[in-house]
Amino acid sequence: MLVTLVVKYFVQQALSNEPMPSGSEIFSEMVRIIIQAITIVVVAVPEGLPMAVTLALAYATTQMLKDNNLVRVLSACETMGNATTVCSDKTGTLTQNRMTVVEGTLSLLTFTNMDGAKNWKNEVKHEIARIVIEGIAINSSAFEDKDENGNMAFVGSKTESALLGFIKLLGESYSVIRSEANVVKAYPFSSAKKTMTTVIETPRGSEKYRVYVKGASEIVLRSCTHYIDSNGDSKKLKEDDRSKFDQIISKYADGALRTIALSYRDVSADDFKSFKDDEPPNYGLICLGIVGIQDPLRTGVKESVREFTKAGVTVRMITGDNIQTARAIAINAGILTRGGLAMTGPEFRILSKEEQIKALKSLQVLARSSPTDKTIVVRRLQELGEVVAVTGDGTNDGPALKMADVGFSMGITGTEVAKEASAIVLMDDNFSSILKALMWGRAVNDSVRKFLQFQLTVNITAVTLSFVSAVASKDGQSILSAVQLLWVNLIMDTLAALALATEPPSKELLLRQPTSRTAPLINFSMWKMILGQAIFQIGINLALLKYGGALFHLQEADGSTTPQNSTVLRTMIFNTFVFLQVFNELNCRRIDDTLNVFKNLHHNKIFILVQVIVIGCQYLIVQFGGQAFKTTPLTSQQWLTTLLIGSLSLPVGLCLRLLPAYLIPEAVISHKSEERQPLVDPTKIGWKGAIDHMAHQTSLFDAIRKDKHGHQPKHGHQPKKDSGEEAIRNLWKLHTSAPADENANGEASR
Ligand SMILES: Nc1ncnc2c1ncn2[C@@H]1O[C@H](COP(=O)(O)OP(=O)(O)OP(=O)(O)O)[C@@H](O)[C@H]1O
Ligand SMILES: [Ca+2]
Repeated sequence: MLVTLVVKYFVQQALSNEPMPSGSEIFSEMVRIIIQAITIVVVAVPEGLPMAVTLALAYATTQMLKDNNLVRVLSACETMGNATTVCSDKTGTLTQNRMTVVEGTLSLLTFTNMDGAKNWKNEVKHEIARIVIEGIAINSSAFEDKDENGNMAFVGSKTESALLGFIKLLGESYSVIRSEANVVKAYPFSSAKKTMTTVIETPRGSEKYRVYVKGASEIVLRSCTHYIDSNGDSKKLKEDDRSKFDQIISKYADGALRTIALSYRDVSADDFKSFKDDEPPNYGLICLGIVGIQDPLRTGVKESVREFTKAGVTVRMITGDNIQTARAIAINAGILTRGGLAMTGPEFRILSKEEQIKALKSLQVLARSSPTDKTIVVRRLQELGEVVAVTGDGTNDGPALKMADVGFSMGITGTEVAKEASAIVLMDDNFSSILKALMWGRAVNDSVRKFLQFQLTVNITAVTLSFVSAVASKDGQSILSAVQLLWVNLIMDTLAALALATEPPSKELLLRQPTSRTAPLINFSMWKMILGQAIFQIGINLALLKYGGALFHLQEADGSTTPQNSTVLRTMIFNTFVFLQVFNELNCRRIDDTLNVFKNLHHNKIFILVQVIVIGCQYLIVQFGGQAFKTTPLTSQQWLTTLLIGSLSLPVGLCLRLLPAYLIPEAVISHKSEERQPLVDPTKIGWKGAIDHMAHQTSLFDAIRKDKHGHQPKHGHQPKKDSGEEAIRNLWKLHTSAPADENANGEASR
């Protein structure tokens, strides 16, 4: 533009009949042209964008705090807006983490309430009752303490608190038992091993030491070789006894109870010496029984899961708990649906990468997962292009929370590790607050796009208009003066950012699908609005420039104008331009093609305030701007005229919204949908999932059969064998060989 204007100036001078202007005249003319060019550059550069992003984020984070979301990482809420999947742990996030023992089968005697448990204590051999109670009291790290209200409450692991509560109701004091015992070795509970082991000295016992093991029922049971029967006698654990225990576990787990197996073993001093420090001596154990612990769902979880589904976000449960327990709770929460896949961490872990990715598509529950499994799931999902939010409360969730795109931790019951690793802390521990974060995230993304749409329209219009009018006019003067352009720049950068980035979110945001990771920042309907509005605005301003004089009676009969009238016309065009922006800002409140741009306007006080300020300033500039702004006061009729022309922006916006996509060729604006393609078509998941599940089961069965008969699967027949089938074979080994090995060990130690 600079070059064009300079060339034009000299050509004009050369062609004119007047004498060449003096050097200083040329100089001041050049300065004017340069200033004009610089102003246009200032207008053209969208420097307001980073500010709009920061402002939107800052506004969102302060507002989110009111929704009990403490944002630790600012960018997290923007990321959350694109979240496509939420991986949640179960205990403490979906459930209340308020655990109570409600059922149990100890020494093969079943109880279904506390009275039943008391009866059991009275009926069973005294010695067995002692072992059970001592084991619970000693093999535990929870303790009783005063809570903030001064009431006695258990502190520490909730599972252990439930067990301590159980023996308390049986009339036992854990602290007395603990103080009398002499603990010689302790293997604390680990999320990876899912057991806890404590060894005590028993000077009066037949052997010198006793090992107590409690933990995930099927894992502890695998380490058991004996069990205590209803007479209180130790019996060898045969296959059919094992399946009896499996049935008990299944029964509790299907009722959404967490199952814990209690076991023990007496060992000699020699055996004790061979115990390693990092490997609990969990073999040859005697199973005392299984207890079922209830942990109710948090209120509102079910509704939130449903809302997430509506918003196109898949909720997956990745828990350390038993698969049946997890499945039962997932069904209650609406996470596990027909055809969805539920598998365990060990099963998942040994799959090849491709198979993991395949499984993930319909995976809804991953049970018995280790902290590493949680991270693998997150990584694989990310590899699939998903934006993953992870929620967790425990130390075992730390690595996954860190790896996630957005990590949520529980503010009240969460551990420090989880909070440190998370980007957002849920102050009220409420799963549904995550939904609010999703809503805010989407609002932030929308705000930035709204701002961008508005700003680009002004950019294109102002720059084109200045350039065309400057080149076309006799004296090389742009229709909008430099100072006017700077005011326009202020409206569109700072004030528009304030107005458009502070739009409070509405529930509607949760009714659409997430946008894909690769979606362009400016989508089809935004381009349509930007280009449409810009063409309209440029057209109307140029038309005013050309015909305005005649139209508003601002020129003489011969077509010439007085300097005063020409300033009036310029001021009117400037005013029209600003009002076009004011009304277009309303248009930009909606970046989808919905028609009502006024919806919820009254909710956004800042938007209204900004508009009032802009109109007020515009009034002052026009009426009193005078020399600086190169304006002149307008009559009320002229005001009304310019305002009406400005308001045309609204109907034009409406028409653009109604303009169907097929009328605009792909070459002009790409029609590419920005909606994320879901991993699986939800309409297909029902059948496909079920078929996959069957295929999985059959291959498992097949592998087991071959393994039992000592067959080596033929390599030529199954090219995929080494990844899939071998994995399954390994899995089988994992299930079968462990007890066999330990059997031998157990026998040896006896
Ligand atoms: N203190 C404990 N002692 C022994 N076993 C335990 C203890 N706490 C939990 N378990 C067993 O370990 C399993 C799960 O442990 P883990 O810590 O991995 O998951 P979680 O945090 O309880 O569940 P989630 O991952 O859903 O939050 C439980 O199902 C239970 O069987
Ligand atoms: Ca947890």
